Amino acid sequence: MQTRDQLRQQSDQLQALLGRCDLLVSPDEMQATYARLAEEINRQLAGRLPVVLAVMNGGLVSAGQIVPRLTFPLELSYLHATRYRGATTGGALKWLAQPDIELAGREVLLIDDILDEGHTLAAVREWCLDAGAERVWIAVATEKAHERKVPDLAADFPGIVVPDRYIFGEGMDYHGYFRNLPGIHALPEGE
Ligand SMILES: O=P(O)(O)OC[C@H]1O[C@H](OP(=O)(O)OP(=O)(O)O)[C@H](O)[C@@H]1O
Ligand SMILES: Nc1nc2[nH]cnc2c(=O)[nH]1
Repeated sequence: MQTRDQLRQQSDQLQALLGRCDLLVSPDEMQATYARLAEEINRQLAGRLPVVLAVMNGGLVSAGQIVPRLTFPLELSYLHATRYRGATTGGALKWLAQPDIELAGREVLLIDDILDEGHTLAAVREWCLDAGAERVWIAVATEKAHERKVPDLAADFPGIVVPDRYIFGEGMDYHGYFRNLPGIHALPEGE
């Protein structure tokens, strides 16, 4: 257990680190991105009574920004799945919480913070289809610019393109912290 002094020191160190980080996307640009995504989703999914699922943890913030801008009836819940990143387990999903809504016959909209290599969303989409979902749509707040994406996975509602760096803010973490930051940040290059 960390003492109160250790927690304060850690908080100060994180604050100092943040002062040296690069702001890649401003809070205003992110708000504009959420508004654009919601507009596109409203146009496409109105009248289909979709099940909207936030992909925890990161998707919590993007879903919290997008869902209140949706103007049609929908059901809202979440799932919590993360990728085993060890070499032996490949892209398999580790489930921490499965959706509590029956997906059979439903259109499902997954909302996440980032499409990086796409393994997480590809596996979650597969799981939803196996559970009987009629169709799975994907909305992401950000998408990383690189050529390492899994084949056959593209966001139906793509967010803002970010450079191929480790980023945080808007739901994304740096060692568990900074998910609450508005805007997209990155460590100084080379750190
Ligand atoms: O496209 P990929 O390369 O699969 O990476 C993207 C995924 O990684 C992060 O989740 P993570 O499993 O790290 O958990 P978190 O949401 O709790 O941060 C993020 O929220 C995406 O779900
Ligand atoms: N926080 C964070 N999580 C990720 N998951 C996949 N890519 C990233 C990234 O750049 N930052």
